[in-house]
Amino acid sequence: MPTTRTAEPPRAKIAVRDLNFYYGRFHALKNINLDIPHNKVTAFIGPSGCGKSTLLRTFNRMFELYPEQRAEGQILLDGQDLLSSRDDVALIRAKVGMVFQKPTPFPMSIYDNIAFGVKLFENLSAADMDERVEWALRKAALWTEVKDKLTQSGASLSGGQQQRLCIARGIAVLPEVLLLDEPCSALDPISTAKIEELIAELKNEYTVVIVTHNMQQAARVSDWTAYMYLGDLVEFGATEQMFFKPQRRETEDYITGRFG
Ligand SMILES: Nc1ncnc2c1ncn2[C@@H]1O[C@H](COP(=O)(O)OP(=O)(O)OP(=O)(O)O)[C@@H](O)[C@H]1O
Repeated sequence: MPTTRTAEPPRAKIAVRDLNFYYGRFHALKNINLDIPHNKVTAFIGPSGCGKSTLLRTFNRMFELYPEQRAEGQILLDGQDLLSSRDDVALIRAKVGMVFQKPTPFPMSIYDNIAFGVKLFENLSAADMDERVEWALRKAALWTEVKDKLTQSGASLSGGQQQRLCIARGIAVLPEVLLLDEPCSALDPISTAKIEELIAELKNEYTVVIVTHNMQQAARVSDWTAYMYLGDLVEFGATEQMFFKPQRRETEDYITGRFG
């Protein structure tokens, strides 16, 4: 299905070209072409099973962990194809970080949850590491809540705090892109509001891509929106345009709740 585009985004951080994705013989993404704008928030929306998470996971080659999963086409990060790259996948994941739906703190202290990933890529002095940990926790709006208990287990935090810890862990390695797969679905409204504020702040420095089922959330946090259906990218455009003046009937039906 040809994608309807209401505007061309400014500069692409990630350019997806003729991307097809297969789970075994199941064709989950069909010829996707999409430019993810640099230092903006892009939301993927669409009914359950349309391929949002699948598309998000191709951006850091998460699928490689599963031998029956296969991607064809190109995913260009600043012009370099991630799919054919020979770079160690760990290096790609340092550039393209991911936060999952369910908070997944490592079974270690709050401090080490942040320091662990940083140590894989940088050799910081103890003082510099302290500074990096504080910086990441401040960015994730968690510092004041945890600064006196950094040695406690990450698992001792509330769900919303754990999710902010995972975001802090994600940004601590200084990625260029942050992928968020329904990051608020397990959170209460107050924690959700904090994460949304955080996303708004992060986009000044990072390219953020978020999968969400929550239309209000997509409208609030994103600059660009992609509507997907059954593995196709149906419509892509500036969020305001997508929500107030979608070009395709299918998009309008989904956004106004007549479908899905
Ligand atoms: N590991 C897998 N093996 C086989 N098929 C899969 C696998 N994961 C996903 N799929 C299929 O691929 C399609 C896209 O799934 P995906 O999880 O990307 O959808 P989604 O839009 O993120 O859905 P949701 O909103 O429910 O999370 C669905 O038909 C799903 O059943």
